Amino acid sequence: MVGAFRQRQALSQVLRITSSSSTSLPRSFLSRPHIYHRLSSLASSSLTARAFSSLPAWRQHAAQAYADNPANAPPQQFSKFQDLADHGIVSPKVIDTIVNDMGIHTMTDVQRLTINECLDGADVIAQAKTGTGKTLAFLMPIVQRILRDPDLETRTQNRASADDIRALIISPTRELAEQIAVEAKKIVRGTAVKVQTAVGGSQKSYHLRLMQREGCHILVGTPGRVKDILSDGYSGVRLDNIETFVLDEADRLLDIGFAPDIEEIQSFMPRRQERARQTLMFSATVPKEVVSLVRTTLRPDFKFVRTVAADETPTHDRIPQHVSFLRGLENQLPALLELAKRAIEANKNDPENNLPFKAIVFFNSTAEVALAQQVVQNMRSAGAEGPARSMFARHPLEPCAVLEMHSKLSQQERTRYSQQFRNAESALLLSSDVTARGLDFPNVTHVIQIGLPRSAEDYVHRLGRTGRAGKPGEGWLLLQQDEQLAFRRMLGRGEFNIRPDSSLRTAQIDMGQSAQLPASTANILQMVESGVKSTPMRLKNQAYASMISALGQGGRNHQTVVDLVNGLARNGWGMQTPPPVSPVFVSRLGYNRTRGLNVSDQRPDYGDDRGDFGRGGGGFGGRRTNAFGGGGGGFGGDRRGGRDSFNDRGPFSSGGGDRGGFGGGDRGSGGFGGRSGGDRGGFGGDRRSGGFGGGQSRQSFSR
Ligand SMILES: Nc1ncnc2c1ncn2[C@@H]1O[C@H](COP(=O)(O)OP(=O)(O)OP(=O)(O)O)[C@@H](O)[C@H]1O
Repeated sequence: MVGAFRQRQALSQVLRITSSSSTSLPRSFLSRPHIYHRLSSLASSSLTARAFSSLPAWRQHAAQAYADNPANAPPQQFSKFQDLADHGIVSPKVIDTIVNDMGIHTMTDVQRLTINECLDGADVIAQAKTGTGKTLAFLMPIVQRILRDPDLETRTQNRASADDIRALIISPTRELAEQIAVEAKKIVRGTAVKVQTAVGGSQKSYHLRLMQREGCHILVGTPGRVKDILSDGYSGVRLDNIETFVLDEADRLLDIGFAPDIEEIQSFMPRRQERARQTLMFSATVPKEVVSLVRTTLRPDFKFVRTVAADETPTHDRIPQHVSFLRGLENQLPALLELAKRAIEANKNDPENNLPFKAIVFFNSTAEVALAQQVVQNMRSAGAEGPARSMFARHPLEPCAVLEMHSKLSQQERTRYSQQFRNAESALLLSSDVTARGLDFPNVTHVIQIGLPRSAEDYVHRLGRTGRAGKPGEGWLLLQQDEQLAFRRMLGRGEFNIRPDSSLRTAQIDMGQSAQLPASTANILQMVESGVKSTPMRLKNQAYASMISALGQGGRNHQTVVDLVNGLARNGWGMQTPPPVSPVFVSRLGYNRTRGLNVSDQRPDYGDDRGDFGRGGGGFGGRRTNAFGGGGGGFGGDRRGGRDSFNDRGPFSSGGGDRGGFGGGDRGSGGFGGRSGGDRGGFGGDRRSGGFGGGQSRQSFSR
């Protein structure tokens, strides 16, 4: 064992010496023949002879073939995976799986440039755009390194144990760790290499038992759970034999949130002086600060492989990116729905040229995701009456499934929704940043980011969920008007190509004013309203508080934040008074002197926990006469209070004549700001009364 270890070390030294004499630029497979040359020409020295004999037989043959006849030299540049097997660089078993089972033939740039370095045993940090195959770029050399142990190349070997881990791969999220493990298991098919996972949220004891029973050569996990297992002296999981340590999404793992766990995990590895270890770091973004951190983790002669030039855009040129500035927070869901409907229609009308709509929508807080999911899920088609308006009515986005993903879900839910989204042809995944990095959902056509992301790096990773592996896609940013400057600072620099887009009609509608709208736009507003109405008050209150914290972090002053969220509560949720916030919350965030908050230390009674529309609340917009909508109407709200807030009020119906404008129709004088409806009815009138939102309508939210 010790002998084999020394042999490997010797080989690695030989390769290292040669490698360190290369230029600082990453060497491509152009330089691959040098390895053969090294292997063959050094065959006379005892050191090299030992190293050479530690190679698997197929690799020895390749080297020998080149030594015997230089005409057998590998081609100048390898771009096909098959070449790696044909020239004895990677096990034919592994290549067979990649080429024949996975259908992957040609290497991407990052694969071409890093596989060489990684196989050499170098420490590598690699930056390449999203969806360019970085996972395979680190998995293949890891597996190849493990297969140097001839016992593991065939299935016959049966001595796997939990203390024989050769490679540890860390990823920041559970889903990504699971995804990497699935890919690793594919690659090791037909060998004796065992892959296991250790992720938070799952049953620790179950995974431990699996590791103890089946053994483990490649462990893929999240920082907290891996640290936990290693700290458990009884787990039997040990890193004494570790050869490769991988940080996927390295910049995220090295940031303040994860760095202490990563450091602790490293403390369970043998010291480098005792056992050579290769460290690999991969990400689509490697900010400057990270490069200096990396220097403390990698060996001094590490290779920095970049397939993105410093002045090049870190996103894909072929993916169009749009930014749309919205009038208020209450315009977010209508704008999102407009985008979704437009794409669904495009696919229906021209399926040849438009893929089924499959989108991930990113919000900046979990509470916003939970609220949006309920609203979108509860939406019903505009204009549907009677049974069609029941909960069993067709969803207006059909056949698009609506799913959510965030850290407050149980692990089973996360796994289920993630799987459903993966398998769906058309779906809308409303998500927090848990899906922002690494996840490889197939055929995502749109990434929609609501609110400015926390950093340019986050923007790049979120956008990277579409347009993967050469596929088409598009990106949208839905921002508030007051985010223009922050947007320009973060993403308006030359390397990003995000175009202002004013094609969304719902983006600029003033929800607090009556207006005449085209039928399609009114339909969208009506759909959103139907969803808002049947969404629990609790979710709105949570989202309200959560947005105060999130919006305040973007450098806005407190009054602007409160004005924005109150606009949403008033014009989007039809509330007469803003949701209550506790004095502790207010003082913790420093909002004591901000006007417009409804500070209350009473826990709200949510009653049936239905929408505020059913509690005598108003509706969606309408001109208000006082600060919080007291005398105004609303958007199809129920003025009878508390009961079924859906019945026969006809909010947002289109087709209003000049009496009622939109929403008027046969409903007397209601309507959305028709020519004369402006001062008589409002948006979505009731047959028996003036409707909501009319300028001087005397119907108010409350009874
Ligand atoms: N050489 C290749 N040719 C075609 N497809 C490939 C190739 N290598 C990998 N893929 C496929 O490309 C997709 C994206 O790969 P992967 O998830 O590894 O990207 P990534 O670069 O790690 O992205 P991210 O930066 O988002 O983590 C996967 O479906 C993978 O199977």
